Amino acid sequence: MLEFSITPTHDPDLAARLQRAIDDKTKPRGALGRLETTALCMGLIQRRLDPRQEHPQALVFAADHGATRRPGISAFPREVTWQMVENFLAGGAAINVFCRQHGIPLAVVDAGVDHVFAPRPGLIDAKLAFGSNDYLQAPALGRKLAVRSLATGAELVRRLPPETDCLLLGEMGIGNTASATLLTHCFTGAPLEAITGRGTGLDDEGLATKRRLLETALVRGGVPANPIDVLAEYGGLEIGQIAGAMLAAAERRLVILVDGFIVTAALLVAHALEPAVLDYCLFSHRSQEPGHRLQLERLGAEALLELDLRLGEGTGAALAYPLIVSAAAFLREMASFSAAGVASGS
Ligand SMILES: Cc1cc2ncn([C@H]3O[C@H](COP(=O)(O)O)[C@@H](O)[C@H]3O)c2cc1C
Ligand SMILES: O=C(O)c1cccnc1
Repeated sequence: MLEFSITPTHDPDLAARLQRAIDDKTKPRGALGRLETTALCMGLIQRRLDPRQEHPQALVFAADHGATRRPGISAFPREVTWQMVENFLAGGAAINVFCRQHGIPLAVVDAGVDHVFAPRPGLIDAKLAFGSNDYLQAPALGRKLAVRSLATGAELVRRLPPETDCLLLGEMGIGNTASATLLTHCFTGAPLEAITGRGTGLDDEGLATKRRLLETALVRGGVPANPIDVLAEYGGLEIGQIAGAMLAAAERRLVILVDGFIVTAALLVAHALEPAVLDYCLFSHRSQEPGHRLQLERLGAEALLELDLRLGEGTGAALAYPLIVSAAAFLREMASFSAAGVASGS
């Protein structure tokens, strides 16, 4: 069931042709900076010299976390997860604003919120449970649910319209920076000290408590060797579904626009299962969560933006979206030196 056929985008001949096309545009070599590497990456993903970026889809996966039943994991109560889902559906959250601004269709996925929602347009019911278990007491998902979360996220992406060319991924789940911290520890070996952050805004004492709780969780669950077991111990249903969505997106050769700390934690799961998924990822921004820098370093990734965001929802991805549209557009539309009759430099 969990089989993904992801082809690495590695193609030295196409890469050389793309680089020549980029260098032949009427500008000094390299002058469009990171837009140039972004365009090259998009050309390799789409296997063409004139990449297009026209049909994005944003998916915000929401779920609750068992550990938020106890105090100390987040500055906000778990009810905020379902209340924010209602806010998304009413169009009032930051992600709604930025998606509207850039014409990005948005759907909200109930991956496992502890609430019963009335069915509505824009809400995808992929609920696998009413939240995860408390990883301080038991595996958060268990192996069966972990596998199901991956498969469910993948299935959602397989059903997207055929013209879809870019997937923007976001999340909502009170307590999910804690879960993402445990996953990041397991996949990178980084000490909790370096990667535990304030999430929605814990103060110094709150941060120390969160770190202590996560240390206790690690004493119980250890560091499993297998990526699915890591997800099973410490993951969330939204994180598992995002990881599955990424794997299916790479299989479909979509551009994956990665958001902040939690979405990158999901990528660590996907990457441990299928390293080639990374070829399909563009990194929108670097979040203020301290662990995000380390995640990006470990993946060898450079983010397009640094805006001190610490929100999630996919907001960084939506903000970076126009940049990747520009990257594809300059490669497609700019004149070459010879066509424009402009003298090229030495
Ligand atoms: C009103 C509100 C809106 C949000 N939108 C995203 N998050 C973000 O904060 C949560 C993670 O932080 P922590 O692990 O500290 O709970 C996630 O739901 C994330 O998407 C929000 C948080 C709040 C409070
Ligand atoms: O980096 C993120 O995505 C993030 C940080 C804090 C809270 N929610 C999300």
